[in-house]
Amino acid sequence: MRTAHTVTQIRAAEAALMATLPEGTLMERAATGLAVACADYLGGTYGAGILIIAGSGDNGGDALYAGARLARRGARVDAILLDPARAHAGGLAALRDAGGQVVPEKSRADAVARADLVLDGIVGIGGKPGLRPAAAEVVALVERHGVPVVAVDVPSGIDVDTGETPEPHVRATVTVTFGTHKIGLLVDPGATAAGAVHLVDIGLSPYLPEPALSALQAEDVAERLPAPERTSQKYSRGVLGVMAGSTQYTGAAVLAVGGALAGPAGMVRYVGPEQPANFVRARWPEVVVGEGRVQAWVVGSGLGTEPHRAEDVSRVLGSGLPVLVDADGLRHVLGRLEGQVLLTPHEGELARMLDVEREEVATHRLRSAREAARRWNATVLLKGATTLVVTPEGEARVNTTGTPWVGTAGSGDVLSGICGSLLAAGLSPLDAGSVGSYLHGMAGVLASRGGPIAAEDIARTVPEAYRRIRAVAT
Ligand SMILES: NC(=O)C1=CN([C@@H]2O[C@H](COP(=O)(O)OP(=O)(O)OC[C@H]3O[C@@H](n4cnc5c(N)ncnc54)[C@H](O)[C@@H]3O)[C@@H](O)[C@H]2O)[C@@H](O)CC1
Ligand SMILES: [K+]
Repeated sequence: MRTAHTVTQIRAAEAALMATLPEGTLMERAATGLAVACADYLGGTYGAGILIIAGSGDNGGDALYAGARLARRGARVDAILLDPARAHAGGLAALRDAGGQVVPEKSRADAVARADLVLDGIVGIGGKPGLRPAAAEVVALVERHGVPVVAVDVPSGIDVDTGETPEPHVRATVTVTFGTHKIGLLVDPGATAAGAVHLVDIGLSPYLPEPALSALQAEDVAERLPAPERTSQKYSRGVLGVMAGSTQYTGAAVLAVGGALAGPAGMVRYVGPEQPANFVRARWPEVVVGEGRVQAWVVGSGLGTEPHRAEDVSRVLGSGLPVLVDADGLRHVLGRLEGQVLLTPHEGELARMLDVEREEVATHRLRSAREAARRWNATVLLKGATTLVVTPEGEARVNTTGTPWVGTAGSGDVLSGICGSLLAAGLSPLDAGSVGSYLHGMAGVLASRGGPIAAEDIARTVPEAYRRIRAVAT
């Protein structure tokens, strides 16, 4: 499991760990890991031009100490000190001893122009979101010259505890983070600003409490993936009811059922109007059309807005069975819900539910998902490049698999089917949502291999993703 903690949790753990160690040990560990990661990125240090942007806190200290190591290994290291009088004294002395240079204010533009790599040591977990003008100016120069950036601990300027990114902020190629992941490195838009995240172990783990956010890894997914036993049959593996599609939107029915068939449940029933039912029958002969016993429901994709569909949604929600509500179905989710319910909105749908602008949800993803989970007393899966799954009790997971090619029409319909199948097979809404989005993202990557895909390709590739993940566990 990849886990992330809040700044308060990290500060407390660091204090406890530091009390057991000689002064400076943690910063030394951090700087060593950082220097190694930079050398890896550059493919060698000899002759490389490295520019440090150092703020006045320990984040700048990490960058300066790492710079000293890189200078000793043959790199040309320059440092821009944003507040020279308050720069980290130990780090600065080490850099100077190793032959590093402080860049005079008038030469900043030249220093940026000749850098192969920038180390962002402006602020770490002690920073406020956004950048002060002097920092923002240097960051703008770096962007103008297109120099790759390694962020120290976090990309400076992001909100570390939420992943929100009030401008300006650093956009990194790699973020080298210490001790544990920060929430803002896993949740968008912060996750996008962080680039590839590399975690350096500084010995913090034994002191860390329960994480504030986690991301399932292949082995965690493998543990949760249902698989039939020798004595299983279709009913014991779970039967999923899919209520999706309408005369207007027939494709949603076909795709949601396609996703459902790719999951672990033993059988799928389709309930809906004649026209989409005929398409479903023709495309998926294994599906039983019509009401009958099920263990879970998926309701919503392509239902349309006709008033009688509201009754369908409330009937399913009143069944006492686990229910996934998607897309148009979300319009009919009114009061507080009971039982095992998974709501799967995208940003626009969640904005409508919360009666706010879409932009508000896009910039405050975690907060919006938490708010909805509390308000409707249901687990909320907020779709996006980093999909979030949040329970009403506040447990939060983020999915990190996928490719931008997955953002294609009908992709959400397939996701609803996959997650519904996992619900029918007995997973909780939290597991069904997080395992389902992992599978969906991984299937998208496998199907795409860097090229465009259609939603059906995702459904078709889920069994391959399933096999590969199960192979991890054996
Ligand atoms: N505490 C520890 O045990 C360890 C801390 N480490 C490093 O220390 C960092 C935390 O250091 P600090 O607590 O000194 O804080 P930071 O270095 O993160 O930032 C605080 C400094 O930045 C300035 N600042 C705040 N917001 C700003 C903004 N928006 N724009 C420009 N400047 C701003 C403040 O005036 C203050 O001087 C971590 O992120 C990590 O890099 C590591 O060395 C590992 C060990
Ligand atoms: K930083």
